[in-house]
Amino acid sequence: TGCSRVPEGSTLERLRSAGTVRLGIAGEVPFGYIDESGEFTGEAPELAKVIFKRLGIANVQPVATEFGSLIPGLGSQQFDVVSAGMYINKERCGQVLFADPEYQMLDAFIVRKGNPKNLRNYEDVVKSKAKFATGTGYAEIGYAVEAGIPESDIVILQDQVAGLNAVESGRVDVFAGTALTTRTVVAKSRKAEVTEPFPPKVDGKEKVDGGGFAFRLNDTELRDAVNKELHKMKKSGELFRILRPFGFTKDEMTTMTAKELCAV
Ligand SMILES: CC1=N[C@H](C(=O)O)[C@@H](O)CN1
Repeated sequence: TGCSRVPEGSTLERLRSAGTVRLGIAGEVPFGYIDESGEFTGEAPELAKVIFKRLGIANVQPVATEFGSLIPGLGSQQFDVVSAGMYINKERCGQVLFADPEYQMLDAFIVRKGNPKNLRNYEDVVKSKAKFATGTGYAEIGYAVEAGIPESDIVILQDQVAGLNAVESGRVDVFAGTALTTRTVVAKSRKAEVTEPFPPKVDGKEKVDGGGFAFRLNDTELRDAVNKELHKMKKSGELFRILRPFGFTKDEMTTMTAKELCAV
């Protein structure tokens, strides 16, 4: 018919015969990034390297994009898996299929040294009318809106590095992200600090987030295969051994499931 042919077989079969899986990452240390030596790493890529090898796919290939383009990029076949530690939530579960979470996490704010506006959670931002920023496509946009920050007042930045710069320069008062991302990026800053981690509120209730790999909605076979390997690694302690060098603590390991997290 002249139409380009859809490759036959499941995604898992296709990846096995290609020997390569493409991973979508967002340049977020320590979740998924290219390091100073050009090496593709991060908690999710390192975990993916082990899991996909066990599934018979020897090579992983990074595809870097903005966090907000991960779900669209997955949908448009730019990569096969989102490998960025993406938080699992109700809205996203309508768009992608998540593996069970590999970690759990609270949020934190980047603020100027001394936290001059005393911002410790989203409610404080509302009360003080502080200038609030977060990253493109971040779940934190939803948390801010739920707390009462008008969406049109939210400054959307490319990533955590832009966030740190904006706080340091005084362009914004606060940048919200995962507790791990914010403490990692602030580590080298003399002008900014990070707040105590806190749980965001969803429908008025505190939520502990969990993040994991995301697949296209019809890639159930692939997702199930990844889950099976992940569960073995949780049980044996191998998962924590892979994540620990990236700054994860034992408390950030989780028994939550994607199913539970998709409900909120
Ligand atoms: C790992 C990560 N999680 C959050 C999210 O899933 O929206 C954002 O903070 C961006 N980075």
